[in-house]
Amino acid sequence: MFDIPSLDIPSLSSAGGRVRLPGSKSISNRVLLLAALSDGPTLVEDLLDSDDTRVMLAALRQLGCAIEEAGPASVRVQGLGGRLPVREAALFLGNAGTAMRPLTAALALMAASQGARFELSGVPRMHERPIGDLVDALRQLGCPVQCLQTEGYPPLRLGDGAPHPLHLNEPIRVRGDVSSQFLTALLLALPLVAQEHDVVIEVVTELISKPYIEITLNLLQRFGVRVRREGWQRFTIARGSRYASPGRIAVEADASSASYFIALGAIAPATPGTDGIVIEGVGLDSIQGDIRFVEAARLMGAEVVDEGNALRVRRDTWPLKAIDLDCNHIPDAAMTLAVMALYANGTTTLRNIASWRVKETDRIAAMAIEGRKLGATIEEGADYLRVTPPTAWKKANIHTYDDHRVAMCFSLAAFNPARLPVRIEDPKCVGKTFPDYFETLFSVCHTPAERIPVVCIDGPTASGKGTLAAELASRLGYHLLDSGALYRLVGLAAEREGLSTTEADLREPAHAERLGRLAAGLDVRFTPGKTWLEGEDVTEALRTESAGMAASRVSAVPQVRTALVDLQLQMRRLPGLVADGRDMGTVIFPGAPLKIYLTASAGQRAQRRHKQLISKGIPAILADLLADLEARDARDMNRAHAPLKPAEDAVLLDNSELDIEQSVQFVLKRWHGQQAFPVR
Ligand SMILES: Nc1ncnc2c1ncn2[C@@H]1O[C@H](COP(=O)(O)OP(=O)(O)O)[C@@H](O)[C@H]1O
Ligand SMILES: Nc1ccn([C@@H]2O[C@H](COP(=O)(O)OP(=O)(O)O)[C@@H](O)[C@H]2O)c(=O)n1
Repeated sequence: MFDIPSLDIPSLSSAGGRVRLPGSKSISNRVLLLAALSDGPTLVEDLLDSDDTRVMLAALRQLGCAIEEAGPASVRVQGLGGRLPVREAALFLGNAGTAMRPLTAALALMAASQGARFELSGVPRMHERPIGDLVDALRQLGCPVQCLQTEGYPPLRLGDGAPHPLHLNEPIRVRGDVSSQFLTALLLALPLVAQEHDVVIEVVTELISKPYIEITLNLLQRFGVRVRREGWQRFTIARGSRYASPGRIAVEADASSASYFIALGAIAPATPGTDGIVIEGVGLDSIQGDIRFVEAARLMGAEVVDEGNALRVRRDTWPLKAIDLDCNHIPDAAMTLAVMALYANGTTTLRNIASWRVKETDRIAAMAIEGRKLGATIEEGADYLRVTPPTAWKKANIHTYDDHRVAMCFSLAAFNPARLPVRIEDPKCVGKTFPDYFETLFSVCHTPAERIPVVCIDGPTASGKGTLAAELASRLGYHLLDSGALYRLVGLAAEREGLSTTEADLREPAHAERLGRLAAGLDVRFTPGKTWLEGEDVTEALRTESAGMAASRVSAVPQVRTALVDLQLQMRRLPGLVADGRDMGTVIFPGAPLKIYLTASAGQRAQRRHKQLISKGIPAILADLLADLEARDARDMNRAHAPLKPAEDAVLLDNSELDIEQSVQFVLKRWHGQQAFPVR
């Protein structure tokens, strides 16, 4: 996940390959609650790991439900059988509507029937999301429900610690036109109390988002409860209903998340050698309503083929066709159409989307404001959005309103024909449903190397390059190339093979060739914070001074340097790279948009290295370090091949008097100044 203030996505040119998507949010949270309410244990597989599911898991545990990890995306839930072991709790539910609504209904009913008291709260935005209709329905039933701040909104107090009789004889009336989650909440909760009578729910207004109700009914059936449905107006839960665990249940991949990759396949030309985008884990027979996004994408010109629990998407009609569509049946995925509309041949109108206004943010307003920043003409109505593509695209900072879908939608603007990068603010908001969204996107997107930014940090030993480069990479969300590690690896591999690395031997042409071959065939792997040589963790061995000295000697051998060029070039991957070394700016990435030449006085550098080694428990003598360091400087600067020197366009930074944070800020300021994104 990109836990950084903003992520710059370079202009993208093509896409192709396979993606596996996280489990559906709607299914995940419903299944967790049903498993917790059931008799017996349930193994839940392919569960989505996201903010919303974490909130639900935490709440269920707090309510006394035992839940244990059972694999990478699996949990085993010990069902409570509808009985409450914890009678009083304050639950914080973040911004998770899929936890707030069903827990409100289930806990209100259980609190009233078993005599308990709960408080449910969330982030400030959650306290602005209406829940009044559900509260009214629960009060009709005889549940004590108190709105603690504003009538009709969370935070809520459910129950008062005493049992209350429930009025289950009369049909329960609920509105269907604000959020279908109210009806879902009642459908999930009422089987707990439908013991002596059939319980009837009547929907008094037109029901929106019907497909989500179908998911609910489908899952209720998996947990042993049948609901009789008359049209979309009347739902009857049979007397004596009881939740029973299905034993094991697998969550489908999220169809709303799939919409971004369907749109990607429709917008991006297929990368040569690929046949479009394949989305695994969801097919056209999905129980999720958002699968009908496929129909809309086809209308706009996408080619989508069902490959049995997978979808293959290719770009077909181009530019895409503008459409005029009632989107009531795909409320979440329809946002993705607004971004596809930026690539259409005319004006697209998305209708019947009033529910967007009460989601994580006012999504109609958000899509209009952010789309306009890109140069599109957008008309916003109470329940519609009309999008005309930009005639001249603009470089934009996309504000994301703590809304995962806004972030994911606008990432697709990186295919703009003007080849402008797109800045996504607060990219970690995708954590709500798809924590690895950007990583997944980058894994199937391609762009010419020169469009992927590289920040080069070159300079002499112990100037702080490694420290600065690692910090920059983490703050920009970029990959990190520690090129010195490659020379250290060659030195270490040579030592292990019994190959001499003395300067005299290295001057022998045949010996130099052997070392070049060794470098070309290095069996090396990098994992976060670790380096592996032939399957062995050599992270510590590489950082010793003797490895550094050997690296310094082998790095003067032209055959070794040539052998390592491709490996270094391959590290230039989306969304960007910070490269640390001696010749990053001069030889390996001469076209890099920012090159820093980092120096500090020899005395300062020797002291830093001394401190660094001592702190790691490695004995070191300052005078020896100074002598070694000067010898390495001399060798690096005077070798014939790729000597250490500042690139002509490098920015010189002497950090003798700066601390680490000051050096980082210096480079970030320079970098952001160069990007010229509009200031918000
Ligand atoms: N600006 C700085 N001020 C003080 N110490 C620094 C600074 N930059 C780095 N250091 C420290 O100096 C030591 C050497 O830094 P390192 O990044 O390993 O250098 P290099 O990669 O250039 O050899 C580390 O212990 C690091 O914490
Ligand atoms: N791009 C690079 C990186 C390192 N090197 C060499 O490899 C040695 C080890 O690199 P390093 O960056 O790990 O070393 P330190 O600067 O951390 O001491 C350096 O002394 C350089 O001689 C190089 O020649 N070219």
